[in-house]
Amino acid sequence: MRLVGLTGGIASGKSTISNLFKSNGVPVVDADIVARDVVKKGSGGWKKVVKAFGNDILLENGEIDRARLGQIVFSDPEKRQLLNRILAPYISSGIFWEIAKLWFKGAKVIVLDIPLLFEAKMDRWTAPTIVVWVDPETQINRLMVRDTISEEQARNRINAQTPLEWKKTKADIVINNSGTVDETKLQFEKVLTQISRPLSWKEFAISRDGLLSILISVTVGALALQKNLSC
Ligand SMILES: CC(C)(COP(=O)(O)OP(=O)(O)OC[C@H]1O[C@@H](n2cnc3c(N)ncnc32)[C@H](O)[C@@H]1O)[C@@H](O)C(=O)NCCC(=O)NCCS
Ligand SMILES: Nc1ncnc2c1ncn2[C@@H]1O[C@H](COP(=O)(O)OP(=O)(O)OP(=O)(O)O)[C@@H](O)[C@H]1O
Repeated sequence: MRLVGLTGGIASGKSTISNLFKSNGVPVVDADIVARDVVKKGSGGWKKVVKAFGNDILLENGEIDRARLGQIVFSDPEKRQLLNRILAPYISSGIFWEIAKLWFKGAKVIVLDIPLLFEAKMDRWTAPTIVVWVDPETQINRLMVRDTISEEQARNRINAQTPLEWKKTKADIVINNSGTVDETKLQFEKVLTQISRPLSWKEFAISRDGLLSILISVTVGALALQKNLSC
């Protein structure tokens, strides 16, 4: 099994690339979706977040007001660290179970779309790691338009993240998403070819089919040995 890392900055285009992977049949684990699931009303994550941030961050229906919590944590590093500390174990185990489900289905290549891939040191498990890069001006503009937020709010969110330039230096593959969607798609096609190459022996060994092959070989070998010894 090959775990491909996909990361970048806020609004750099990770979802755009992960949608391209999905439409080409490559399964994607989306950490933002996992992060939403683990704070659903009544869950363990929800209880801890409400305990730490108070009832003010709740909507009338009891769900977390994400816009409100976002305003708090993206303008205060200590509160952001607190939220990260609370949610990190829930998000990691959520990601693990998503990978496990895909492994059982026999997936050979899985893309992990994780905004905090490097920060959480999950890049240890991914090869190659793709960084979706965008130039700073385009990033601010796209973020303001998509989330209908002010320039100041957009800057707060971007400054709350590890610099995209640093992430770029850690990448095996960089997709420059500053141009048109068609220009990005051209780069994506090359990346798709690269990640779809045959699995190495190591990657095959940790896939479901690889593990089954090993188990069958060992069982057949043991039976053959037993038969020879008993003759
Ligand atoms: C603060 C929250 C409530 C804001 O919710 P909102 O719906 O507005 O944004 P959403 O979850 O869609 O995230 C949008 C983007 O913000 C960035 N982002 C989210 N959390 C963080 C964080 N803790 N640090 C830096 N950037 C972050 C990512 O680029 C992400 O793709 C939410 O992002 C959250 O719960 N964050 C903490 C969980 C987390 O670490 N998520 C990232 C998964 S690795
Ligand atoms: N090449 C492009 N040209 C024009 N618009 C784009 C391009 N790529 C992405 N966008 C737009 O920019 C915005 C951000 O892209 P996207 O949602 O894919 O980023 P993201 O990295 O997943 O964001 P987040 O970190 O918030 O989850 C979206 O509104 C998307 O439609």
